[in-house]
Amino acid sequence: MLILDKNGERITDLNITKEMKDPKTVKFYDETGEHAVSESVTSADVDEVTDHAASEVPKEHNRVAYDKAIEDMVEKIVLEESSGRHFPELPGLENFHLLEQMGDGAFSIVYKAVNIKTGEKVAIKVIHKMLKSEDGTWKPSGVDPASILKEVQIMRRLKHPNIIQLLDFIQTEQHFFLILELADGGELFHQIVRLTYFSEDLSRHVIKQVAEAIRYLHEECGVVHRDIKPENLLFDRIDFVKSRVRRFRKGDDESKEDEGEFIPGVGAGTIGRIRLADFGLSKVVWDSHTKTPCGTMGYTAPEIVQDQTYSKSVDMWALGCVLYTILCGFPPFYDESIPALTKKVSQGQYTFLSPWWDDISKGAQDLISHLLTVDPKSRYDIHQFLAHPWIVGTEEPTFPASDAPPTGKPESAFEFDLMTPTDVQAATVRTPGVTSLREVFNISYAAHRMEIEKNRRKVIKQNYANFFNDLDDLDEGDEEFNSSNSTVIEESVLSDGDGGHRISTKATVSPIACQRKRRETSHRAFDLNINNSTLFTRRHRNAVH
Ligand SMILES: Nc1ncnc2c1ncn2[C@@H]1O[C@H](COP(=O)(O)OP(=O)(O)OP(=O)(O)O)[C@@H](O)[C@H]1O
Repeated sequence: MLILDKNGERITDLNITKEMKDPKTVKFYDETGEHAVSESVTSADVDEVTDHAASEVPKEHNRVAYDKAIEDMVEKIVLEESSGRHFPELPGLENFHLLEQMGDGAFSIVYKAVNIKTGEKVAIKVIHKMLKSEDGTWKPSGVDPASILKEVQIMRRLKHPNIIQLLDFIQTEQHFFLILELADGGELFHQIVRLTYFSEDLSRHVIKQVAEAIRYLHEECGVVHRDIKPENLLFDRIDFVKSRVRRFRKGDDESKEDEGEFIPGVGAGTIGRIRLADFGLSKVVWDSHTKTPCGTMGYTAPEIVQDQTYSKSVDMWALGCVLYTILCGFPPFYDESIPALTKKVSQGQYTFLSPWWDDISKGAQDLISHLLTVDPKSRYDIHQFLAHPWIVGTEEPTFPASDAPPTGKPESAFEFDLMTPTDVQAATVRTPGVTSLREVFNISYAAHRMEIEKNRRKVIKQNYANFFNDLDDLDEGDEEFNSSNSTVIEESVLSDGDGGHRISTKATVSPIACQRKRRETSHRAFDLNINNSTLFTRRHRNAVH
């Protein structure tokens, strides 16, 4: 049997990849190059091939057969996946067939698509340069081309298994197209909502991969991501394996979805490989070739060098927020009022709330406390994080950060009825509804970055009063923190008219943040509605002892 790649070259044992074993990616032919003979390839097949002279089969012939096979495959994918829906045919995307809309941002739509030349499935982020107004004329969409080109420039230098890779970039008169590797599972965010929380094994599996991506960015590329949150964590789907023994935590409800059996190195709950996406807010903090801080050639002030540490520490703080959230199902900082939420974030006011944290190990809680520590200088860096016993999986004792809240009490029995009204209220207030979980991350992120920036500027201002103005010029990536552009947070308290406790809050955010704001929220007030506190209500209804 002959196994050929798309160029008609023989595949040898050395270059067989997992993708090649997938019959959807590569087809295998008999010696004539005309008939597909095998659905998958094994080393035995390759051994058989080794003696075969590739020259026996004319290359051109193979190419034609290959193209025909790709055509058939694309046709099949399109039939199966686009289910009769038709998406616009966009000039510039002639090589792709759009299959499904996967997500959208303020100025962009992300589609799942198939490359009609190779049969490869990809994600395409379509960014509109122009938008059609009501009178039918085309107007600039408001997207800042420089910020798109910056995102592309950063993504081009990245190649890591836990980071979505940019495969191509196409620019036309009307659009920018980012052709990206596809993460077929979608956002981790939806899995938190579906499963309520993740087991410690699954949480470790997820967070370790996010941390590997951050280590690569911080240590090898000099890049800080600055927008790490569950909706920017995508994953490759794996098969679900039902749990042999269901384990419930205190506070669980019987309808809690089964996460399934955890398979070490593979995952659980359909969550396999994690991929970090969306580099729209990322920034290069040092040049990976010259190893010098960016934009600061000639300046050696320690404060400037420290700036890198501060920027990196923002990613570490976000890592802590994600770990907290996936372990218990609600975010560490939450309040219905944005100013109150901002205050909690800046003062690092969070708790390991009982009963939800009672069954979560002390190691996990200690690790989180080293990430959600207020002082960025004492916050764990990525190496400390990856070496922590909870991550490595050793039995070594762990200790909390100096400003850590008390850990959850493992010995406390879960008796919801015995909770005082204050306990219940505290729990309710910490469990945002599904839609607002996204907003809570966005707002607390903005609040944290502002706090870090404020402190950083304070230090610099003290030491270098004159130098400060020059610094503003150098800080081209930090537009959202310049005072004229800084985040304005205003709040209006509304009654929902039916006695419900509802607070609508309008958050006016900086141009960059605005640009990143999702379409669904850009035209309406920011709603945090405790009546939708799904996690709380679900757990309250049916506690399992
Ligand atoms: N490579 C991909 N594979 C699968 N889905 C993707 C991929 N890239 C993006 N998506 C989906 O599209 C959504 C929006 O993508 P992305 O965050 O890159 O766009 P954005 O315009 O920057 O959005 P935002 O305004 O939220 O920052 C993601 O949250 C995800 O659901």
